[in-house]
Amino acid sequence: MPGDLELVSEWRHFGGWMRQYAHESAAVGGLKMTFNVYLPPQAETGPVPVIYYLAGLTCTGETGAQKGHFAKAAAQRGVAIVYPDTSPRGAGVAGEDDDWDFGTGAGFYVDATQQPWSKHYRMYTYVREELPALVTEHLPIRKGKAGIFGHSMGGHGALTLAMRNTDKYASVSAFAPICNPLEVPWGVKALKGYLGDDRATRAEYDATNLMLEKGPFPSLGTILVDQGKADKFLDQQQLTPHVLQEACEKKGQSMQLRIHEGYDHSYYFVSSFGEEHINFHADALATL
Ligand SMILES: N[C@@H](CCC(=O)N[C@@H](CSC=O)C(=O)NCC(=O)O)C(=O)O
Repeated sequence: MPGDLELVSEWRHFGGWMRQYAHESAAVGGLKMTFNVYLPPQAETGPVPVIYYLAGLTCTGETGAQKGHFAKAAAQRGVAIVYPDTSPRGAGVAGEDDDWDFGTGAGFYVDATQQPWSKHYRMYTYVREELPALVTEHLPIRKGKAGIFGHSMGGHGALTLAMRNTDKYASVSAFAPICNPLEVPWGVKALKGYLGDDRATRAEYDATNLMLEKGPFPSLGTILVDQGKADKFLDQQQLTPHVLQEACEKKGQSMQLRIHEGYDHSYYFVSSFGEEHINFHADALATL
């Protein structure tokens, strides 16, 4: 049975509501979690389809809600957007606030297996199970398959959650995702820290590996990825979208990789293509 939601704040937005809720989370070991949700005007007359947006390193549930500019399209299409946090907060793990790319704000959407992270750093289960159960129980959000998208670390989360749970997600897209965390500096640090040295365990959270080992995933349709060409993290080999594209080609998975001249990694990039991502998911959810 899902727990209760505490309304923290609400703002009228494009005829609907942006709300922020807090709740006690069993998934992350009893800590308080906060998320944002956009409910379009159509939610006043009945349950609407939902898209989950996973944010990147250093972000919270507020980041995509405030800077993604997704709500206008969501209101037009009658879809809700749920914005989870990017990690547990206040877990009390020694060193969790030392680095911006590991620990607080950097949960990587995995269920940690390593001490001292494994009690609280369980964002995979939080996003996959607990949060959907809560929002469909308490809010006018349709049960059944959802869409999922994200940015950078959140793009990695969206891709891996969708590929591992095709019964739960109908569509997936990403902005500048970390496509091959097994092999890139951010991913090596985080996955080894949370999951240890066993490569097979870490590989379960690697989109490129999942595509090669378990793909294709025809029920997901086309995987949409937008990437800015002037993104400094692309140059630093943190994102490697072409590696995922090659894996998709090898396995016969439809993927649309769009490289955008001049765009960087920021929310100026994300928000420039946000409407297209909302329409992409709304189209998929409308067929269910
Ligand atoms: N502090 C870092 C930069 C952190 C950063 O750019 N975070 C991105 C996500 S990166 C991958 O997950 C982000 O979305 N930031 C929030 C924002 O509002 O832009 C550094 O020193 O480079």
